[in-house]
Amino acid sequence: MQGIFITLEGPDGAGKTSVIQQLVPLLKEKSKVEIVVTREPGGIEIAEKIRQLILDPKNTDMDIRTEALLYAAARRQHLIQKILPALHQGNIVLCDRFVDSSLAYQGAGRKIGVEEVAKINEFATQGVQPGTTLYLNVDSDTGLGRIKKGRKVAEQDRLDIEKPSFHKRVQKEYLVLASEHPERIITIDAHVSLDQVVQSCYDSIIKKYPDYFA
Ligand SMILES: Nc1ncnc2c1ncn2[C@@H]1O[C@H](COP(=O)(O)OP(=O)(O)OP(=O)(O)O)[C@@H](O)[C@H]1O
Ligand SMILES: Cc1cn([C@H]2C[C@H](O)[C@@H](COP(=O)(O)O)O2)c(=O)[nH]c1=O
Repeated sequence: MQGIFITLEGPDGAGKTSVIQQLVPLLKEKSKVEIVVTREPGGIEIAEKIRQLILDPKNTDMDIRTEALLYAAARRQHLIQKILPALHQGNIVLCDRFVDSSLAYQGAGRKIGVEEVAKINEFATQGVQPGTTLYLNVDSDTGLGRIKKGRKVAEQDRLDIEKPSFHKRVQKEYLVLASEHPERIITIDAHVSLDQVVQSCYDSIIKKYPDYFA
């Protein structure tokens, strides 16, 4: 059996981390194969180091194209070292963020342009794409409100503290991506309770990949 590559996407504070924590034990109960949980930027040592560099709020003078390239570099290493080997072993890979994040945050949020950012990511991934993306849709004010409530200012990263208009462009681009790729991106309403969001993600995965679950 071939592996399956599933990503979770959404604006900051959509609830991806919380969903993954509850969803993975539920999936593991039923899964016939191993489930590998990982995240971007990060997931392996080199990419976690790049993550620290990108997200450090002290790096205020990082150029926006440098930022885009660092995300793509972290992605390349993570793909080669962790995602592809796990898929080749037939596992389910559940990854918190992938290329769509770069399109939304660097392409639209930073205004580099989605096509420009897509090009460097094509170079980084050589066309590898998730089979399914669960997009947790939350309006950016709700997401930012959750982060402000749940995290101390010192815990907020360089992207969290961007202006509301930046986060609005990010959410808008995610909606465009979801409308352009309905075969891959499943939009989940993330304004509802965490339990409801987890249930929707669970149902979507089981429905799309019944052969992988008992
Ligand atoms: N459905 C929900 N309703 C209300 N609060 C939620 C919901 N989901 C998550 N939260 C809360 O919102 C905050 C952010 O959640 P979480 O860290 O899971 O989001 P995230 O998408 O991983 O954010 P980021 O991308 O910024 O890391 C946490 O305090 C979490 O408890
Ligand atoms: C992969 C990726 C991420 N980002 C942004 C999105 C978030 O603000 C941070 C990552 O933090 P999280 O707690 O894991 O959500 O980085 C981005 O701008 N571009 C990307 O490609």
